[in-house]
Amino acid sequence: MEKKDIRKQVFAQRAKTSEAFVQQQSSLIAGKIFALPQFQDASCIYVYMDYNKEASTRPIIEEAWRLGKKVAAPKVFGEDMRYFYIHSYDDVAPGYFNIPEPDETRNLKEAADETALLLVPGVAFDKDRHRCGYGKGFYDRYLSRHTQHATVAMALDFQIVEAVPSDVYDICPQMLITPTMIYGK
Ligand SMILES: Nc1nc2c(c(=O)[nH]1)N(C=O)[C@@H](CNc1ccc(C(=O)N[C@@H](CCC(=O)O)C(=O)O)cc1)CN2
Ligand SMILES: Nc1ncnc2c1ncn2[C@@H]1O[C@H](COP(=O)(O)OP(=O)(O)OP(=O)(O)O)[C@@H](O)[C@H]1O
Repeated sequence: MEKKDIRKQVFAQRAKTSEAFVQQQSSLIAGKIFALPQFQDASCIYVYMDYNKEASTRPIIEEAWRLGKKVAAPKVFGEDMRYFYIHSYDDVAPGYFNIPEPDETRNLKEAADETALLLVPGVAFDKDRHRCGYGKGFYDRYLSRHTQHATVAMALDFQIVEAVPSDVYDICPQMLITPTMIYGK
């Protein structure tokens, strides 16, 4: 299947999925992430702010703050993403496509910490961790320039498809975590 059709299939599944199910499945993913040395040893987590029934990062963000870790979230500038530290949910406001982004009016500090664990969103993945996003290449561009991050993708089980076509510029997350499976290491 082409990426375009994979997106259609997953968006159709999302439409049938309740918010409550997404929350419950996301807490299972979070539990698996808390057990990883990549999470436990990181002093900083680069998150995404979930929207539109993506795997929710909220349990991870809250646990990271509770443990005294720094949390940084992405903001889109043209074709690029930049990360800023956030200290509470008051530090984000609807931005690009209504996705919560670090709020410019709050004077947040830009993050530059490649030792941070980076959580990768996606529309769909296959078992080899090939990723299909929204098709704008933000993560591929970002990760091609920031090569030292440990990367962990999060997805609900219906986001795992048979095969995602891979292009030369695609960068696979090192690990992919669903409520029931861990791929990669
Ligand atoms: N939560 C989250 N934040 C993220 C990403 C992401 O995938 N998830 N991104 C990862 O790159 C970047 C934003 N990338 C995006 C690129 C395109 C669209 C977009 O076109 N959205 C439309 C149409 C969706 C469709 O039908 O294809 C929409 O939401 O209406 C959204 C985000 C940065 N932040
Ligand atoms: N390292 C890079 N440098 C420049 N352009 C890139 C790079 N990586 C990807 N792109 C561009 O980004 C576009 C997005 O490709 P693709 O369809 O694989 O996106 P995606 O991974 O599904 O989306 P996203 O990363 O936004 O979630 C491609 O057309 C490609 O030209």
